[in-house]
Amino acid sequence: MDIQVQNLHKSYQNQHVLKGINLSVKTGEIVGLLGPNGAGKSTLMKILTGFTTADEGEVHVIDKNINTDKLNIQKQLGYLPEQNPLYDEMYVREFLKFNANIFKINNQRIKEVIKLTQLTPEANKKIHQLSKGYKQRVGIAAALLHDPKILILDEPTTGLDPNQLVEIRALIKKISIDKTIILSTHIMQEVEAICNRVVIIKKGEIVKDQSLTDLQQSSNQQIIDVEFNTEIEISQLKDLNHLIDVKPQNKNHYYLVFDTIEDQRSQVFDYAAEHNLKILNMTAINQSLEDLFHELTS
Ligand SMILES: Nc1ncnc2c1ncn2[C@@H]1O[C@H](COP(=O)(O)OP(=O)(O)OP(=O)(O)O)[C@@H](O)[C@H]1O
Repeated sequence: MDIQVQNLHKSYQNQHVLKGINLSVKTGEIVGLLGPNGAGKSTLMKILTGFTTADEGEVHVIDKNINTDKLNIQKQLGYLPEQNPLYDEMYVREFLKFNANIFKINNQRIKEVIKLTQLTPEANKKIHQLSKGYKQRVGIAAALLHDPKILILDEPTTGLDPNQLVEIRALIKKISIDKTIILSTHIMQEVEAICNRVVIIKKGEIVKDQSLTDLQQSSNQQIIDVEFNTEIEISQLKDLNHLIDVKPQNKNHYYLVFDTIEDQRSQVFDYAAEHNLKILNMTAINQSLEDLFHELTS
């Protein structure tokens, strides 16, 4: 296990920000930490990276305790904080060299990282001359210099235009091949584009922790809200394709839940005709990952 968090609590003054977080991240996982503003994502990331301490609970990164082995952990961990801390007056290459000195990294590695993050055309510019997307690349490059096993990226795409967003997502995907990554975001599409696991955090608590595939399967549902002219036997509905649940609302009124987002109304219509039922009302409701996120966090 690369990251193991047990019963983590953190308060700022009298605000209880993290309320008993438990999280285990395996090698190679790309975890999307998703939550609305103020949910506690950055605080959790700062604790994982040793930039702040928890009040209660345990954090182990690559089997080392963050409280007693912070420096060794930081050698294997790259961190892009939410406020990407760049020195505007430095040249890109100069800034990366400055960071490389901390870990005694040679020039060859700096060149490799500049190439990997596609910074070559901008490497001789001052940081303040760069676009937001390129500044983000510099932050990611700095986090990658010492070739860490784990990357913690706090909102790496916030504030980027749609093209930069696509480029940074592609870059994260590319560097994720041999890394364990936790990235935070407010955007479900971001998680769908990059991650293989979703952890949703709300008011300092984890309200969902699932693989992306499982979550997509469970959320890609269609609910047919149907009212017949008479009460029916629920067992009669068993032949409907893709039907996974029936939720009676009242006597003649049912929610039929299908594990697909293909429109199922014609199937229900045919079923009604075959069984001499009349449909008084029918509406299809699709549930997406986005809906699920709203449901869980609002
Ligand atoms: N240093 C601090 N001192 C006091 N309160 C803080 C501090 N850092 C964070 N908080 C508060 O803790 C709560 C959680 O903040 P945090 O930045 O962890 O949330 P977040 O999920 O990352 O939010 P966002 O998506 O807006 O960045 C917020 O209410 C915030 O105001």
